[in-house]
Amino acid sequence: LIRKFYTLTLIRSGNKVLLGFKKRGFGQGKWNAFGGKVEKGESLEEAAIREVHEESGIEIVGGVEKVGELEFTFEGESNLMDVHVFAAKSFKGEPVETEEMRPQWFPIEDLPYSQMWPDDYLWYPIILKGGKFRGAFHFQGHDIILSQKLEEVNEF
Ligand SMILES: CN1CCN(c2cc(NC3CC3)nc(N)n2)CC1
Repeated sequence: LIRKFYTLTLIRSGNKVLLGFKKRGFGQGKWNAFGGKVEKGESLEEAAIREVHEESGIEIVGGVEKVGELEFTFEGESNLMDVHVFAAKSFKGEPVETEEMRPQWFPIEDLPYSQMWPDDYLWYPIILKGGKFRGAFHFQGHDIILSQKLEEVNEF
């Protein structure tokens, strides 16, 4: 298995969460938080902040906090996606549509889970209540979870 690192960053303002509709590439057609690959020489936090700005125009000012770690494997495929999940401490600016993403604020009680990755409804609630988690999901294609582990953790 070839481990590749990614970031995913949640931006919350009061009772709303900022998601982006992925217009192309991996996860096209799904609503997701902002993220991408980690480039050589950058830290996970730097990568998270860069991806949020590239995909949404939002500038993270107060840094990001690590809230989760997710490992994804896919039946018959050799890649392991190691996704480091962050929450923005504070941010500035209005989200703008980019080539990658169309941003929209969603009330926490109304997240579009049916149009998000199938794992999301399992771990978003943990973040939204202020918790931290570690999970591993083994997928068949992009829609079916064959097996999963998910635990809350006290610290990273
Ligand atoms: C750069 N991206 C960030 C987001 N990411 C994923 C993956 C995911 N499930 C995995 C079955 C695909 N679930 C969420 N919510 N995000 C993949 C890599």
